[in-house]
Amino acid sequence: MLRKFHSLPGLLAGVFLIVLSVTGAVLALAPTLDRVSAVIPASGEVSIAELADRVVAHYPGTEQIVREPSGKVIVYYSRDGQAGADLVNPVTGEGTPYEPSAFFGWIKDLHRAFMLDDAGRALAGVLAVLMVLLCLSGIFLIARRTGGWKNILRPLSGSGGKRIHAELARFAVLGLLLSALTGSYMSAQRFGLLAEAPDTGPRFPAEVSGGQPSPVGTLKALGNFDLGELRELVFPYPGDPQDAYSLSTAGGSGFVDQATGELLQFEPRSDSGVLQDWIVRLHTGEGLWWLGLILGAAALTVPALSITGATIWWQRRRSSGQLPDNADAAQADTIILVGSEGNATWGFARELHSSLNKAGFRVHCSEMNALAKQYPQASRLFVLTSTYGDGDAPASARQFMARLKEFRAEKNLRYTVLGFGDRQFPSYCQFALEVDAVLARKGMNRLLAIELIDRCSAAQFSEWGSRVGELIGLPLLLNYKALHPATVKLELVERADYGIAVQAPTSIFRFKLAEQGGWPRVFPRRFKALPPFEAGDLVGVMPPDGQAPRFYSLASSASDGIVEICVRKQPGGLCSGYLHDLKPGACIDGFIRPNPGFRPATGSQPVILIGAGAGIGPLTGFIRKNTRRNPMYLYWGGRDSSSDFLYQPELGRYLDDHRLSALNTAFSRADERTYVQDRLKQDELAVQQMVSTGAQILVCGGRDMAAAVRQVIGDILKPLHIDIETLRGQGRYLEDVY
Ligand SMILES: Cc1cc2nc3c(=O)[nH]c(=O)nc-3n(C[C@H](O)[C@H](O)[C@H](O)COP(=O)(O)O)c2cc1C
Repeated sequence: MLRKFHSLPGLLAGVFLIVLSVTGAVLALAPTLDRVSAVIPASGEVSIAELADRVVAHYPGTEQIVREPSGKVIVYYSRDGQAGADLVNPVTGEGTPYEPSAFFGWIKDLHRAFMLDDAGRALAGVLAVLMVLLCLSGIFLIARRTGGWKNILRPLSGSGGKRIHAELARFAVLGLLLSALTGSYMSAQRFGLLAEAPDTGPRFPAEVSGGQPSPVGTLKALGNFDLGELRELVFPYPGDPQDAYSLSTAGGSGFVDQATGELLQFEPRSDSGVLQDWIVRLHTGEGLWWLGLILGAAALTVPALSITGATIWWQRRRSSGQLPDNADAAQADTIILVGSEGNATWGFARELHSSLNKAGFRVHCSEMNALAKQYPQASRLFVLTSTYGDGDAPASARQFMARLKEFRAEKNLRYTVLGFGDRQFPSYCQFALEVDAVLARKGMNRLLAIELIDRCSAAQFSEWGSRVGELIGLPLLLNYKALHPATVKLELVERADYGIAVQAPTSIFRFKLAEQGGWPRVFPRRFKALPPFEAGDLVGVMPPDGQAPRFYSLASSASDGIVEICVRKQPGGLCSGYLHDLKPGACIDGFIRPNPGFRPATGSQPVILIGAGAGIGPLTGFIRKNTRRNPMYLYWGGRDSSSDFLYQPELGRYLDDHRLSALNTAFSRADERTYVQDRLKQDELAVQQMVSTGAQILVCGGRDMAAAVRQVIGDILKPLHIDIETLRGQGRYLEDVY
């Protein structure tokens, strides 16, 4: 909901917001340019009387002197019956012709009203309010993403457009909020929704001395005010002894007797007037050039925020498949909730949704994170979810358990859970099992007992559909067709083999894109064979027998020009065996699957990389990319340094050039027999110190190693009163476990 609340106004207003922000950024430069060109005497150096004296000496026909918030002094005068305006040097009284910038004037019109008068002004006002909503919902989204308000400045995880969007938003949000709030206020005043400060000022004095006018430089009241306080000084009508000087200063306004120099009827500025002045200054940066620059920099992020925001929205819409005829949650009689990380489960959900729709049900389908507080019309709830990590919730279901606390199930709502997983994982469909149990504990009744689908089996899914069909009283034919992303041919160019002597055959495979035939060859740019990828993303490898793809973590990124993976040959492993039999020149079919949840954070906080065996692949990829030399520490465990010390020469080079700050290895078949968790224990104090300064921990490797590391890190963190779950919530404990 919060996300929708954030993305809808953004999408609607994107283009106008870009115009508003770019023009705002240009206007924000004006106070600085004015400040640079203005001559500003030190406080106490020139009084208003002295200024007026100098100005009158050069401009005998002076009618008005105005001091702008930037410090610029302008004199309005008449000479030989002609009106003129000059910019004045307050120290000498000399002036140069004053011509307001036509360019800034044009930009101001565009900014205030899109060149459309009142309709444009109203639109600008609405946009300012939308911007306030975007900023507020954005702040909440960032807090949610970083694991709470107190972590809001912590490094962000993730990559690509999402990361850029969140980082830029965090940098700019306060500036944007200030501009939007003050802009909304000014607009509301303009359209009479808020009262404007009355612009009356004091009445003209009932009595003036009417004596012989004294030279302006000798008038006592004007001598008492510093030039810095001046807003405007209007001269008396020449030859009229009953007229007086009208003076407006930062503190108020009044009149000055032109003969006695006495201050008459002075009224301090009202509170509403002071507030209005501040609103204008905070919006424009007038008189606060440094604020203008901050607001301008914040405004410049809006085009990038709009583009990345639209891209995120589009990707989310595409990945959740935007189901046609998706009923409203409040009207639906059937609800399908989907937990998915890699989108495979969405394919099954779509098939179920379309079959039930065809059968005449009103079906609402959404991600599990979007669980509503209640479904008033629904009598069936289907939960389809995969399991990720080591028995964990997939991305689109991570907030499900928390949201479930607020969920009120109607009495007649019956549910069934369908788990998607892979039997090779010991925590097979663990998350689905947990969801099933927790729904039962909430007192809900099952429509059908939980069932588990192994490796996206279409046959199992179809059988489950028949059973559901029997229960709801109509034949439900679920015909799921797997949609694998288009694969490309990857040619093995190099392999380095390790670990054979210690019964842990592990190889580093480097592939390049094989020569493409057909259209890709003619239009290589249009047919970009592989999407951009980073170390830590996954490459899906199609085994030769047409079975479901197997996924391996990438050790390289697209800019390396190769697809590099590190694979241990599993006893009886179909795909790992296939890869280990490959010789240079052989080709495989593969595709990239992004894995943005496993990336080192940007920023200068330390990164602790922990892995064992082939898990070193993506960790080495992260170090290879650490060209900014942020502190990175690697703890890695193998069997024997003489046989399976993967990436040894490369890691040595990274130590020398400081991409890697320290390397701690542990070998389980060496004389000392140590494991990576032992090394962590030995470095307890250093780990505590790094975590307390904001370090992020990334673990990659087998489940047993990851469990042992979790145990040890949990113990190490106890004195800091931080647990792993808290770090996870902050994106500071990431695992890629297989
Ligand atoms: C990194 C990774 C971790 C996984 N962990 C588990 C697991 O712990 N238990 C399980 O049953 N399946 C696990 N799986 C298998 C997925 O649940 C399975 O492939 C599922 O069909 C993915 O569906 P999705 O693409 O909708 O997320 C894992 C898959 C990957 C790539």
